[in-house]
Amino acid sequence: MVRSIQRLLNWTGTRRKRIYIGFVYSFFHTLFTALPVIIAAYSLKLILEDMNGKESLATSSIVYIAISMVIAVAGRFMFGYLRASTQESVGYEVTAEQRIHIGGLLKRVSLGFFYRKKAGDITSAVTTDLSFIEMHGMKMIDVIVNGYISVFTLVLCLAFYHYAVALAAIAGIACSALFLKLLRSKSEENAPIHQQAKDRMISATIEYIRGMPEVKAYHQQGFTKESIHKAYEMGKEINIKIEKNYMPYNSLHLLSLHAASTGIVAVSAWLAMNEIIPLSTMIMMVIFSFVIFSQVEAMNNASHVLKVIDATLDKLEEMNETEVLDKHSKEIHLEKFDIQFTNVSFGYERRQVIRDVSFTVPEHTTTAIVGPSGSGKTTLCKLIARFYDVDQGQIEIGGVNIREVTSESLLKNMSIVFQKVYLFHDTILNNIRFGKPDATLEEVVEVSQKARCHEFIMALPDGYDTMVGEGGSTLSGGEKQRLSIARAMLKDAPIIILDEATASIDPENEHEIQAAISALVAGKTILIIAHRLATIQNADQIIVLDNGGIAQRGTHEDLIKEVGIYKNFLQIRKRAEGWSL
Ligand SMILES: Nc1ncnc2c1ncn2[C@@H]1O[C@H](COP(=O)(O)OP(=O)(O)OP(=O)(O)O)[C@@H](O)[C@H]1O
Repeated sequence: MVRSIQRLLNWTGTRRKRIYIGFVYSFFHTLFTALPVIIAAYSLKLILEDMNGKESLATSSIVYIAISMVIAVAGRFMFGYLRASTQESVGYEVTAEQRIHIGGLLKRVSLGFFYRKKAGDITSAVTTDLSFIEMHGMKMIDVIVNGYISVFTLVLCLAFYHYAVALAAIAGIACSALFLKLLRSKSEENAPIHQQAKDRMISATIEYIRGMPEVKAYHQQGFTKESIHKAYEMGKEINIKIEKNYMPYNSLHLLSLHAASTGIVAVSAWLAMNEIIPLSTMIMMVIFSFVIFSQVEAMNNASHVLKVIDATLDKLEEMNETEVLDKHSKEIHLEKFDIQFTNVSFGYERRQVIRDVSFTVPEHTTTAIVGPSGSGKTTLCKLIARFYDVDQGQIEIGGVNIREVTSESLLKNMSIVFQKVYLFHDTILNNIRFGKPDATLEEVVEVSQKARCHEFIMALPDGYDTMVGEGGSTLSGGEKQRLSIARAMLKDAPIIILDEATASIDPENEHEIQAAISALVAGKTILIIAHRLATIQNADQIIVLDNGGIAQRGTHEDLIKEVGIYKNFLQIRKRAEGWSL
């Protein structure tokens, strides 16, 4: 438990000092909690003496008692408030920082991270896991550490009146500590299982929602419903099993606490009956025993929450320790934008996808990449943007190895238009502004006009302020593509990486998209995964990829003279686009 509390304290970083100050407030809070009981016991003693004719209850005593009571209650309130205001907001502050930190980290890790880790794992880390610590972390520090402080203070108070009652209290606490230890070892076993079940439920839910169009299209509701039901059912069973696991230890620890309470009542009654302590002190001791054991009970309950927090911290630590791609890179301002691949090889996990590729894209020229599906075209583009690091060889931009450049200073120079466009659940205006967050409305309208999307935007109910569904679900494929071109145009980066749409788009839409692309690429260094004949033929250089390696390279005029993949590919494209040979 000490290690878990230590971890939580470390997690609070520079705010730890506030937690320590909170402990001091907590000590005084307990003292002021005990004080009214002591005053009440003292008052009772005076009343009893007065009833026995001693005339102990003078008006001045009543006034002092009343004032002391008011001070005790006010002190309790003040220290309670000071403790809460010093400690409790720490969790929210640290969690907010952690979320921003993880968000920043996710931008800098290799894309492979997102394939290795399920979306549910990442989502739960930044949402539910951090929320769990946010909600319970500081509370647990309060309940456990401040609980110990309270219990220690109250036992001291008991010892002050009679050692035998203090010993009975200590025996009760020791017994409950033993059951607590057993409860904690159970929690230790269960925490990772609980975490996995939670991640599985989140992953299944995300998959269910994301895959909804496919589910509907293929009438496979049963298939996905089954997997989501399985995850929920498993979650339910695991939670019930965990609860059943805890039950015997929980009951034993409650029993030990109640037995100890009874023990204190018995010892203090025996002391009172033998006139070793007055009746009023006995009543005070009985009240203290309830306060002590309610604290111990809360501490025991907190201990298995602490184990879940431990597992959550493990997960967050693992995420924080993820190797970022640009750990040893520097902010470099690139001056030139020719792209040079030298003997580049790369593979996902153990499967090699790019094999010893060397070529140059001279500045201000267009290089088209063509090749069969799965030949590695997209991978090549992802390597330039450093979504992954190459395994062998190097990629240079303007003579600088991209490994030396931080992701942020590298990507500042690139606009990437993916074939599958993702739009955020935000307004059209903000989706375009994603390319340049400080762009004015005039600038956005100007690029939208060039990217041929202004007209369709104006036809929407709220124009540029129209909300886009998550992922762009409320727009057509062609509209999304043009919006992403406007976004790239607004960024105005010197390097453009473009994955030309393969989806069949109606001729009018295609014409619009081509006009938008022409406006985007003017005067830039362009690498384009090309599918259309016009794009391929107009490129300054064509790279033909096959099975991860360069099969052919040259201009269209050079390559049509050669027998090879390009000629075959061209014939297929011509047939597809209705060209005659
Ligand atoms: N994240 C990934 N993890 C593992 N393998 C991958 C991953 N992405 C792509 N691949 C594999 O790498 C190979 C090259 O994929 P890539 O997407 O680069 O091909 P492509 O030429 O762009 O294909 P297409 O024209 O169909 O888009 C394929 O065999 C693909 O299955």
